[in-house]
Amino acid sequence: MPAIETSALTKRYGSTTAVDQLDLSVPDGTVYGFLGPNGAGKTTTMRMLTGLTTPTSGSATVANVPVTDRDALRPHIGYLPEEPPLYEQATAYEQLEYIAGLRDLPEQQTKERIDELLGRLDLSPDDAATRIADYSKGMRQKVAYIQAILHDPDVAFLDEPTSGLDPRAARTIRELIGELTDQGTTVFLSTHILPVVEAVADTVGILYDGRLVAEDTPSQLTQRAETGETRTLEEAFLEITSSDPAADDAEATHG
Ligand SMILES: Nc1ncnc2c1ncn2[C@@H]1O[C@H](COP(=O)(O)OP(=O)(O)OP(=O)(O)O)[C@@H](O)[C@H]1O
Repeated sequence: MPAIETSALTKRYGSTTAVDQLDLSVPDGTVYGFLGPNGAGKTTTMRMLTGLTTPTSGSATVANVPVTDRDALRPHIGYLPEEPPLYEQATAYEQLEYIAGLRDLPEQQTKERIDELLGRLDLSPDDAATRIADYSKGMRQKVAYIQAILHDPDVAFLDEPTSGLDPRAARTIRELIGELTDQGTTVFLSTHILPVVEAVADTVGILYDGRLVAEDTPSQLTQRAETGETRTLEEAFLEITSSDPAADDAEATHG
């Protein structure tokens, strides 16, 4: 069974169709790079797949659990949203211990994992003992990332995981994503930073106006079908999202 499977997944807000009949099938242990212009429906898709918002129609399973069954879904998934919820008054360590407690993680093992991840992301013991209110944007992002993957989820949903991070930390996150998939975790990654996608994604899907308009491996997407020439993922993205694909279809049909 795929780690993520959706069938005609749709979300409407009034007259806006944020996600339109989305069909996805993401194999276990792979990285799916989920791209699209601002307002394309990426966050809405991730909110449906993490049980935070209910689909208007269609269906989806994550780790074989229907996304409408939020309680059953929770232990299987980790979510790093665009604006991660952190307790300003807690220290980073308290925040992570609190999240571990909510998830019933074994104490000693979790402590070791928190220490290891803080170290990997260059947060010193002094930093870990500092209140989050006094953290920089990048330091918050690091804690939010650790919080999302601390329980070794089957599927990790990462929205702009390298946002605000310095180059060293961004590289560590890319390495950590590789390690997650080595352990069998599936990563659903949404970002506008295309080199990150090129470096880590097995498959790239491009959402445009709520619809999936392209899906392929990064190397296929960057290959021009007609000439065999290579283009960057940025060029491919800009070409694919430069006009209304429905209009292109109509043009192709009507000559
Ligand atoms: N709670 C909501 N109420 C009404 N409309 C919404 C709501 N959430 C999202 N939308 C609309 O749905 C569409 C998709 O938004 P979404 O946030 O999913 O896009 P996105 O691809 O994540 O964009 P970005 O790259 O800017 O984060 C937009 O037209 C947005 O205005």
